[in-house]
Amino acid sequence: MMLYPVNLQIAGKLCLVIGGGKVGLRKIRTLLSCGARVMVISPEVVEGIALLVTKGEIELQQRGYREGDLAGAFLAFAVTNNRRIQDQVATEARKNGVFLNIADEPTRCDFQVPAQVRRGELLLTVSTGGASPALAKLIREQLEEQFDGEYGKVISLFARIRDVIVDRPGNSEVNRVMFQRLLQAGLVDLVRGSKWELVAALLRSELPEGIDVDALIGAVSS
Ligand SMILES: C[C@@]1(CC(=O)O)C2=NC(=C\c3[nH]c(c(CCC(=O)O)c3CC(=O)O)Cc3[nH]c(c(CC(=O)O)c3CCC(=O)O)/C=C3\N/C(=C\2)[C@@H](CCC(=O)O)[C@]3(C)CC(=O)O)/[C@H]1CCC(=O)O
Ligand SMILES: NC(=O)c1ccc[n+]([C@@H]2O[C@H](COP(=O)([O-])OP(=O)(O)OC[C@H]3O[C@@H](n4cnc5c(N)ncnc54)[C@H](O)[C@@H]3O)[C@@H](O)[C@H]2O)c1
Repeated sequence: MMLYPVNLQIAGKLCLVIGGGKVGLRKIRTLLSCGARVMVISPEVVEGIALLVTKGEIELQQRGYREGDLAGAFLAFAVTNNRRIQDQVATEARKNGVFLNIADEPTRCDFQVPAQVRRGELLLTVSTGGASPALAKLIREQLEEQFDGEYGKVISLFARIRDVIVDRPGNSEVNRVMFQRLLQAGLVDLVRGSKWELVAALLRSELPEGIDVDALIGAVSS
C-alpha cells in the first residue's frame, strides 16, 4: 500500500488517545511536542501518563471507551490491548470521518506515525509502512548521528536568508540559483563547523547587496 506523506499542524487541536499503555505514552509525547491538546481515555494508565496528567499537560478520563468519545477529535489513536475495543473505535471513526491510527493494525490505519528526527524546523521522518517498525527506529537512530544538532543552526540560517530574500524584488529563478550556489559552495558544512568568518564571506559574495550579513549570522551563531 502506498502511503501519502503529510505534515499536519495540530497545535491546539484535540487529539484523542484511547488506551493508556506504553504505546499510548509514546504517541502522547510526540503529540505534545507539536502542541496538541491531548485527551486520554483509559481505565488504567502507565506512570508516565499519570505524571503528565498531574502536571496538567494532558487531560484524562479514567474509564473505558464509550461510543461517542471520538466526537470533536481532529485525530484519534486506538492503542488499547483489547481487540474488541479497537474494532469499536474503528467503527465509530469510520462512521464519523475521524482520522484514526490503530496501533495493532497497520493496514486499517488512516494514518501511521513515522519515526522522526527533529533539528529545529528540519523534520526527517522514516516509514516502513508497518513492514518493520524496528527497522524504522534503527534508521532513525542512524539519521540522528548523520544529522547532528548543528543542523538546527543550518536550517535556522537558511530560514533567515529566505526571509530577507523573499521580501525583496526579484524572481524565484534568481533565488533558486542563489540557494543552489550557497549549497554547492558548502554553506551547510561551514555552519556546522561554526566557520562564521567563511560563512560571512560566502554570504557577502552570493547574496544581493544591502543585506546585513552580520545580523543574519549573529542571530544563528550565538
Ligand atoms: C515509528 C514508530 C513511531 C511511534 O510509535 O512513535 C512506530 N513504531 C515504533 C516502534 C516500535 N513498534 C513496535 C516495535 C517492536 C519491534 C517490532 O515489532 O518491529 C517498535 C520498536 C521498539 O519499541 O523498539 C511494534 C509494533 N508496531 C506496530 C505493530 C502492529 C503491527 O505491526 O501489527 C507492532 C507489533 C506489536 C506486537 O508485537 O504486538 C505498528 C506500527 N508502529 C508504527 C510506528 C507504525 C508503522 C511505522 C513503520 O513501519 O514505519 C504502525 C503501523 C502504527 C503506528 O503506531 O502508527 C516507533 C519508533 C519510534 C522510534 O523512533 O524509536
Ligand atoms: N504501534 C506500535 O508502535 C505498537 C508497538 C507495540 C505494541 N503495539 C500494540 O498496541 C497496543 C497497545 O500496546 P501497549 O504496549 O501500550 O499495551 P498496554 O497493555 O501497555 O496498554 C493498553 C492500555 O489500554 C487500556 N485499555 C484497556 N481496555 C480499554 C478500554 N476499554 N478503553 C480504553 N482503554 C482501555 C489499558 O488500561 C491500558 O492502559 C497493543 O495492541 C499492542 O499489540 C503497537
